[in-house]
Amino acid sequence: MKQKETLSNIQLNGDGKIEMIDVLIDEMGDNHVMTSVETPMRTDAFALSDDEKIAAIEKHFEAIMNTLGLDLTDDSLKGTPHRVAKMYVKEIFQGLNPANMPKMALFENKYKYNEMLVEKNISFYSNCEHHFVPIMGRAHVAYISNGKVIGLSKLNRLVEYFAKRPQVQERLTMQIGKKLQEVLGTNDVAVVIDAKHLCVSSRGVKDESSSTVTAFYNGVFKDEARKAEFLKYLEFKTEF
Ligand SMILES: Nc1nc2c(ncn2[C@@H]2O[C@H](COP(=O)(O)OP(=O)(O)OP(=O)(O)O)[C@@H](O)[C@H]2O)c(=O)[nH]1
Ligand SMILES: [Zn+2]
Repeated sequence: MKQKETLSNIQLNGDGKIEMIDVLIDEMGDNHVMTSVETPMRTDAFALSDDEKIAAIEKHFEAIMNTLGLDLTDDSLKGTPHRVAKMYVKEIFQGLNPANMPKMALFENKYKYNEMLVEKNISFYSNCEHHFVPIMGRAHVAYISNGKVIGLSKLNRLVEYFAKRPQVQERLTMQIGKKLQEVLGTNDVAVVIDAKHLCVSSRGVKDESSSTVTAFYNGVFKDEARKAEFLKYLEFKTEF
């Protein structure tokens, strides 16, 4: 993208909040939201309803299939453009829409539990934004309460929400970490993700055995002892 103009400090209503962002306007006059951990989205990303998006994507996917020479009158293929469109908008990319952000149940830390809480082995599926093929992995999330505790399932739901976008693993990791900091009102958050990218294993270099590890450590988790404690918990092998 060739940048033509940058507008700073534009306010957007993201997750129900007003955010300060930068918007780049390219040579074609298209707007691109640019913040470091934000998914790059056009400012008119939600001008179309979900149903309108499904109808448009269906047409585009039909064109792809036609171009590949597939016979769209075939009984098994004819519903595919609609299936793919519905899957994109309502399932695998539904996390693009802030309206689908899960509700965060927060409670008072009345037990004064001041050690770390680790939610580990959160399995997720995402899709690589470079090839649009799956990423599958496990996220491990930890925080230390600053007065609030969060419903456990909300940690899983938050991972799922950000995973349901075209992603790179670095950004996915940071989006989860930063949102948790915001929700919990603390910097003391850690996220580790170990994931397999099908763009690396099923095509391209075709490496079946490698996986990718990314980490977000902030607040007390920058301390080596805390980090080591967190990583030690990830090694526990408990059969349930
Ligand atoms: N940093 C990062 N890279 C990723 C991620 N997912 C996929 N990639 C890489 O994105 C790169 C895209 O490289 P390109 O050379 O443009 O694409 P390509 O020709 O399909 O490359 P190959 O995958 O090597 O065949 C590849 O190296 C992918 O492995 C991710 O989450 N993070
Ligand atoms: Zn890829």
